Formats: sequence, structure tokens, C-alpha cells
Amino acid sequence: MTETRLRTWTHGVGYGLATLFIFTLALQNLRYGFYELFYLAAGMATLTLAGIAYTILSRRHQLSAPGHLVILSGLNSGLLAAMLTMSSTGITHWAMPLLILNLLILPLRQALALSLLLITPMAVLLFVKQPPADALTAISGLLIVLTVAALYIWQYDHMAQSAEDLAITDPVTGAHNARFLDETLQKEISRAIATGHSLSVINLAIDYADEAEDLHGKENMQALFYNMTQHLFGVIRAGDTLYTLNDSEFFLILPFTPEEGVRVIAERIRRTIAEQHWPVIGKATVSLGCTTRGHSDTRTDTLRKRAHQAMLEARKRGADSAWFSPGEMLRT
Ligand SMILES: Nc1nc2c(ncn2[C@@H]2O[C@H](COP(=O)(O)OP(=O)(O)OP(=O)(O)O)[C@@H](O)[C@H]2O)c(=O)[nH]1
Repeated sequence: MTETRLRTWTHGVGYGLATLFIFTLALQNLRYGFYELFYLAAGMATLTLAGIAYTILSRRHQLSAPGHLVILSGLNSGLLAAMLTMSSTGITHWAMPLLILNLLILPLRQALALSLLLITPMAVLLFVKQPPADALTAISGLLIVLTVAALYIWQYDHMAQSAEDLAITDPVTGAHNARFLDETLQKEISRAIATGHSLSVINLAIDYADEAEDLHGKENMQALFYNMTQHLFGVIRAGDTLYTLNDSEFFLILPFTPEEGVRVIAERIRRTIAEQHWPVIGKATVSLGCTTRGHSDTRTDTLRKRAHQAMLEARKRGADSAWFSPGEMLRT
């Protein structure tokens, strides 16, 4: 299930349960003749129903649907206004489903801010109108619900982020992995088409990697790969992204970089790697294949293939060189 779908379901179910709870409150108050509270609950139930309708209507944009903040602000301020005007402190517990709904539907910071905006004036009102011990009990109950739910959501967000990072990160180098490359490259191609800016890529391979592995062992080669990743992170600029393809190849996506730019950065990478003294291995060089997106390049595989062929071409001309496709040599 996609995240958008999951959110549509949880938001819909959240609003649905809140509607049920508030509707029951409305009926109860109608039965006992508390008409003011009945109208309040009916108004709130209408808003939660509007929440369900909005969730369904904006189901394709659930990750950033701004209408939820408007609906929840209406619900929170409605309850607060009712407490102030009806001088009724017996409806404090009505805030419980609202706090949960805030945290379930809004981003954590927004949800906390809105919930505190509800609880703070409520606390003042309760301390003015009730014996301190009763007010303290009611407010601490709300604060405990808010804290526990917020901690749970924070922990979930944190774990989801870690899982996502793990899924797109190479365990040896810490750079992005090949799986994430196609996704990002396709986005960059679409962005370049929409905005008309240039986009270049580099396929970079360590020269004589197999021979070096036979000589120094897999562990030392992995250390070299890791050190080279750190070096590349230091050379490229913010906005460029780095990927590890296998044990001896890297890929770079360089947005806003024209042909002349990719030549400059490829040469800089080649030179700085060749000049560096690498632990255990000593000297290491790389072959770089570069290319810039042309008008007909709308898919990732054409760019990747051209960069790979350019890298093979550079390698054919001897190690420690770069080649710009469709055939212009940068340096051998
Ligand atoms: N994507 C990318 N392009 C680079 C990088 N370094 C250089 N370039 C490209 O090469 C061009 C010339 O770079 P430099 O020789 O460093 O000159 P510069 O005027 O200091 O470059 P900028 O201020 O970064 O534009 C830049 O305009 C970029 O197109 C880099 O780290 N990443």
C-alpha cells in the first residue's frame, strides 16, 4: 500500500471514529435536554464529516493536504469557544479525541502547536473555575494523552525514516544505492525538461579494481571504496548526488550542469583521485564517462547507457582518463 493510500485510510477512519464519538455525545445531550451541548456536538460532528469528505476528495494529495489544518483548527477553536461562552467545564474530556485527531492527521509540529493552543487556555479556565486539584487532574490527563501519542508518533516517524534511509543507502559506502539512482534520475530528467536547465551525469569506475582486489583483498578494497566515497562527497557541490553501483563503480547526477561544467568536474575528480595517497592501496585512478542530457533523452536508461559506454571508452584509452559522450575526449 502506498503512503498516500495509507494516510487516506487512517485519516478517514480517524475522522469516522471521531464523528461516531461526537455524534453519541450529541444524542446523549439531546436526550437529557442539554440543547446548547447538543448544538455544539452537532456542529463538531458536521466538521468531522467534512473531514471525511475532504479526505476522500483530496485522496491523491493526502501527504500535503492543507484543508486538514483548517478543519482541525475549526474543531479545536469551536470546543474552546464553547467552553468559554457556555461556562461549562464538564466538557473537558471532549478534547481527548481532538488531541488524538490532531496528532493522527497533522504533521507532528503542527499537531502539537494546535493541541497546546487548545490546552493552554483550557487550563487557565479550569484553574479559575474549579478547585485546583480537579483542574490539575483534568489537565494532567490531557497532557498525558498528548505526550504519549506525540512520543509514539515521533518514534514511528523516526523508525520509518531510518527504514527508508536503509533502503536507499549502500551499507559499505554510505552513498545512495543503485535502486535509488533510477528514481532520482527520472525525477531530475523530468525537472530538466520542465525547467529547461541542463543535466549531466558521470559514470566513474576504479581502474584495475579486480587486480587490486586480488593483491590487497576484499576488505581493503571496500575501505578504498568507502574512502573514495568520502573524497567524492568533498569534491561535488550541494545538489549533486552520488550512487554506488557495485564494488568498483560510482554514478553522479549533476543537475544544472552543462557540457562544459561536467568536463570541469570530471577532470577535477580524475585529478584529485590520482593525486591522493590511499591507505594500504597507495595510488588509485579512475575512468570517467560523462554525458549531458539532450532533447531526446527522456528516459534514465539512455543516459545511463551513454555514460557507461563513455566510461568504457575512457578505459579503452588507458586508465586515469575521462571521456565525454558522444565522443569528445576530455583527457587521456
Ligand atoms: N554539478 C557540479 N558542477 C560543477 C562542480 N564544480 C564545477 N562545476 C561546473 O563547472 C563550472 C565551472 O566551475 P569552476 O571552475 O569551479 O568555476 P566556478 O565559477 O567557481 O564555479 P561555480 O561558482 O560553482 O559555478 C561550474 O559552473 C559548473 O557548471 C561541482 O562540484 N558540481
